[in-house]
Amino acid sequence: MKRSACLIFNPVAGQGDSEQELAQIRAILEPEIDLDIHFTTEEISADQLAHDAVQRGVDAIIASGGDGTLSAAAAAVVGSDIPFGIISRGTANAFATALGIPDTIEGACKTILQGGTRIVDTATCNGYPMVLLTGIGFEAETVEKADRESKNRFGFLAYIIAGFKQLSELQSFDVEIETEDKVISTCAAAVTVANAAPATSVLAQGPAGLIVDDGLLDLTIVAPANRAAAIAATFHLFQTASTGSPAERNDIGYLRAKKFKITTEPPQKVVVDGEVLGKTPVEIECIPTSLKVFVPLAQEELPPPEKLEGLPNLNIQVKQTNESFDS
Ligand SMILES: Nc1ncnc2c1ncn2[C@@H]1O[C@H](COP(=O)(O)OP(=O)(O)OP(=O)(O)O)[C@@H](O)[C@H]1O
Repeated sequence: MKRSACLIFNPVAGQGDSEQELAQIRAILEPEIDLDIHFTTEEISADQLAHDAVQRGVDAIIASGGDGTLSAAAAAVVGSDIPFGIISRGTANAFATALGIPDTIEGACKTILQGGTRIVDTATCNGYPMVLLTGIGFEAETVEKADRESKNRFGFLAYIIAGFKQLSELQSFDVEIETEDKVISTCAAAVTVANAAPATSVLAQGPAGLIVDDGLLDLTIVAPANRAAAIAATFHLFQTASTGSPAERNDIGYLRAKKFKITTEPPQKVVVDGEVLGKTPVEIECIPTSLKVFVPLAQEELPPPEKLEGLPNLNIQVKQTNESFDS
């Protein structure tokens, strides 16, 4: 029997010809899958369409658009056991890259046709769904600076240009990070908590090679003393991300936990999966094995390491084993 799926399609995502892109998707998928196609509009979000599809109990949900569309649809599918397919047509395509899914239409459609799935972790940040990462400080400012006009003109480069603009206004802040077993205080220019992150999300790359189904979140602290150190640290993270080896600078630290409580002084902007979502404090919690995604068949991964030594004004208090998280 032919498979069926709900396809949620953002007709204005990316810089391509969306009619042609939809025709290509249909040409590849429809011989094997009956597609029930729903378009997002300014009023009807991917989140709402995905939520309705979950309610109808469809066999599979496929989302096609930029990271905004994919994250919103994924958030509605979390916890449902309905397999989720990703066809990226955006600027950065962080979502697909982070999950190891091809970011071409052809590659993404073939991944869905193959039918291989993986159940990955997701998370919540202050109760809001998070599939990829939460950025505090530097990243939040960068996302705000990479506006629509700049993305249309420069594509992914818009984020890099915004990053350099932001570097010139580098501001450090005091941060306290509480996990199940530690309270860490230091100062930082950026704190990033990632469930999954593409190599291009450099500020999440302290440990490099994040694992999306280990039940844990990876936090990276970047604490450069000045602008030159910020550039060197960013470059180092670019390199470590691309080689998959952990960062080795005193101004970069990283650790893993199921749950983080993060407070900053002064309060910092927070970006969850690319959307600016208020300010610190935040509580971020992993929801293990909560999203079933179509992926190419996975390779075995080793757990990423932890490192905090060398961070400025570092203080680590080890909690009693029976001390509760909230006490
Ligand atoms: N039919 C539509 N007309 C106008 N805007 C739409 C429509 N459908 C969705 N949107 C808007 O598109 C935005 C999401 O865009 P999305 O992230 O998918 O693409 P993008 O911005 O091109 O990608 P990227 O984030 O990679 O740059 C949402 O703000 C949503 O409101």
